[in-house]
Amino acid sequence: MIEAQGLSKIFGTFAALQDVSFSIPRGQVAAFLGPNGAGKSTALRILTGYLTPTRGVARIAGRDVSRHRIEAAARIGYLPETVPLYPEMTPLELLRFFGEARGLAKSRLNPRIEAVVQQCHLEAVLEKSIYKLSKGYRQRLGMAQVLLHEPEILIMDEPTSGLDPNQIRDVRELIRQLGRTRTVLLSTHILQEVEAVADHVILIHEGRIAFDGTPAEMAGGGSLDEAFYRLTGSNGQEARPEPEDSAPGPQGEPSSGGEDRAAGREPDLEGKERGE
Ligand SMILES: Nc1ncnc2c1ncn2[C@@H]1O[C@H](COP(=O)(O)OP(=O)(O)OP(=O)(O)O)[C@@H](O)[C@H]1O
Repeated sequence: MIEAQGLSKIFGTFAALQDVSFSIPRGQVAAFLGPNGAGKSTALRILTGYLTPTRGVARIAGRDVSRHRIEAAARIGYLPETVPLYPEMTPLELLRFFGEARGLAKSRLNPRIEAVVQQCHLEAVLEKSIYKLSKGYRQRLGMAQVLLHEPEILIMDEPTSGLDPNQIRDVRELIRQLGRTRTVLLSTHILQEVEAVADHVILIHEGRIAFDGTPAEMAGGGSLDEAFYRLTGSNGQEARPEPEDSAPGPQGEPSSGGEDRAAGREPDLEGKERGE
């Protein structure tokens, strides 16, 4: 249902993704796992047609996303890391607005709004201005918005980022429910999230696939935590907290690829620290 074949994305001279291939069959909940800066969002943005790959092909239901973007968009509900909402609107107005923008017929729009409001438990805040909503409610509203047109594929970038433990629980439960009838791909760097929701895990590290299989296969009889460290932590300080007595970098802080880019320089491609 979702397929990446030899995907690479080069920003300037920096390779954010290198020869990434995987395939997610219909009806699976797959987690795209990796440390900060691994390339997860870049891959999701390519799969949803928001970025063009430098090389390779992203396919949704067998069709090349770059060439059939509108068709792919009709099948996908994409929730980016920062949920795009209009703060002055109420959730009801927003859902109506996006439903109309999606071209939902009037006769279908109201029942669909009712259904997603129920599914995402938004009843209590329907008439409140969005800027007054908690992060958890905003996240659920974002989900409701992407579910309006009943997409068969849901792609979510760190859907529980910044939520409190109760909100995380609610959103994970919602993801599990959605996964019963849809194909879901979500990105995360949280191992408990993988354990809680995923049938399939694709681990990405420094722009390459480091593991592709079930969470149990990845854990290999041990813990996911150990496996994650083994597969990504050998040279990445972001994959595990620094030991307390570790020496600081030359400027007293770890160097950062993000700073290089902010200063208009490209980070060392062979460098160890490409995170933000
Ligand atoms: N438009 C861009 N121009 C230059 N570099 C970019 C651009 N977008 C992403 N990158 C870099 O590509 C690398 C991968 O970024 P990406 O956002 O895909 O990582 P991620 O795995 O989603 O990270 P996180 O978990 O922190 O969100 C990072 O080093 C990032 O700084």
